[in-house]
Amino acid sequence: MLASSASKPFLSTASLRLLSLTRRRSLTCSANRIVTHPPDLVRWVRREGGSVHPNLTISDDSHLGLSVFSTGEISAGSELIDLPSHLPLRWNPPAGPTSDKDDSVLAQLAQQIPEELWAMRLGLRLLQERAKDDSFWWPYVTNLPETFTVPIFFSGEDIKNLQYAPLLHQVNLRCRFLFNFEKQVKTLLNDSSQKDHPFGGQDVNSASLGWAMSAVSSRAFRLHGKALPNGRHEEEPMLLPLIDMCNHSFTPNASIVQERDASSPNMSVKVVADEQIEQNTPVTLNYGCLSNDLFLLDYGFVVPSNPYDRVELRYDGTLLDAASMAAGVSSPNFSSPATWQQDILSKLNLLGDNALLKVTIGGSELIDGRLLAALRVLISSDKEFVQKHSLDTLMVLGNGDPPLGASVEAAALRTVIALCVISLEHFPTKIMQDESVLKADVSSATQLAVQFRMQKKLMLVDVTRKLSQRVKMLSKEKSTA
Ligand SMILES: C[S@@+](CC[C@H](N)C(=O)[O-])C[C@H]1O[C@@H](n2cnc3c(N)ncnc32)[C@H](O)[C@@H]1O
Repeated sequence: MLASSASKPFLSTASLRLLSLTRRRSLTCSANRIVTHPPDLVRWVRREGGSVHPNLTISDDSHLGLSVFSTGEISAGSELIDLPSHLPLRWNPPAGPTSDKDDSVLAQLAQQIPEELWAMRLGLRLLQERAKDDSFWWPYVTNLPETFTVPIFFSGEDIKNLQYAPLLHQVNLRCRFLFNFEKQVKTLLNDSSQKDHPFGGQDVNSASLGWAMSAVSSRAFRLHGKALPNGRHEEEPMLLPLIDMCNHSFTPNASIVQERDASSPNMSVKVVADEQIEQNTPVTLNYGCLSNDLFLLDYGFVVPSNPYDRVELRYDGTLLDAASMAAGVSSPNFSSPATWQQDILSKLNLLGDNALLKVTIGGSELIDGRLLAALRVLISSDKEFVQKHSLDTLMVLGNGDPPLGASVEAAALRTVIALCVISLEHFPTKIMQDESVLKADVSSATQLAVQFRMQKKLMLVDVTRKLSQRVKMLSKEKSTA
């Protein structure tokens, strides 16, 4: 029985008081968009000096929302959309017709936003444009979705339905930030005169702030910003009208090309076809090699069989002892490593005051390099032999001979397989139960939450299968040696 708190692979959810913005949706209305009229958006881009390929249109792509589609064949290398520098919506617009007179209140608000919630900063600019009747970006703003499927808007029950503590934790952090930020915004706005009010006197609350943050996290692209003295560029998030109607694919048919950095008045942002695009095909971009945690948190969707999905675990000697015992590894000593093993654990940053204990299973590498190295080192008792290997070698699960020999490798992999089994058991429901929920008539938020947890479990099953194959190969090699 592996149910003691020390053997729980994820952070406990029991102490989390679940927060959600679900009751605060004052901004939502029954229509999906504020006003949907994509042709206006295309006309606006052309009128402002941009270009849109004549064989492109925007239409509904069922569950993906709106999408850019080809109405005829488009050859590889063609420019599909070209935005001049004044069309992207940015925190710091270049001086010109779209720059604002005085944004000091907005700047003060932005200072309260932690770096990792950069989407909220640009979200403030978006809210500002949304509040103006005469916004330059009105054709863009009116075509934005009115609601988002990110989990901060899930009900408490659907947040629980995610069944995965690291994501619950992130959702909670975001909700808590939004509730606190609402208070800070209100205090600052109460103290500013009507003429300095950045939102034209309109009320701003956690739901409208959440709308703006989600609009940005699900649509902004991080492009080259200002050039830095070291020759690199700052990353600058920008909302790219029309370009942000392209949906995501890991095998996209187009990509974004930025000509000149964002400080140049001649910057332009283009979408270029990477291959020939047939008629009636969606134009897709790769949003990034992201886990489903980030896809759901920032974009409100889950990618089935996502090759970049991972499960987060806490590196914990007691958990590893339990896993290796379950895997039949003899005399595991993960919780009481020898001094030379402790030295290596410190170098892997898995031991010590500032140790980083978060490790992952999944992704293309299957096992987090630091976890794999720790397992190999702790299972081996041959100090001299281990010390002949560099950490880099110990961290890689290659296809060649395992660095510390077949039996250490098999024991390490069997321990990871047991970790996968423990993690699977830690989910309150089984894959089959999730499948039957998905077949029932449930809300789209429940669907998303259940898809998310089911994909995590399927990923663990897949890693287990791949590692079991490796263990089989290792025992075949041992028996023929
Ligand atoms: C940049 S916008 C793309 C345009 C969007 N479909 C619309 O209606 O405005 C990103 C959003 O599109 C949807 N989306 C994009 N790619 C998707 C995919 N591969 N699967 C599911 N939803 C996707 C998600 O709602 C995501 O937040």
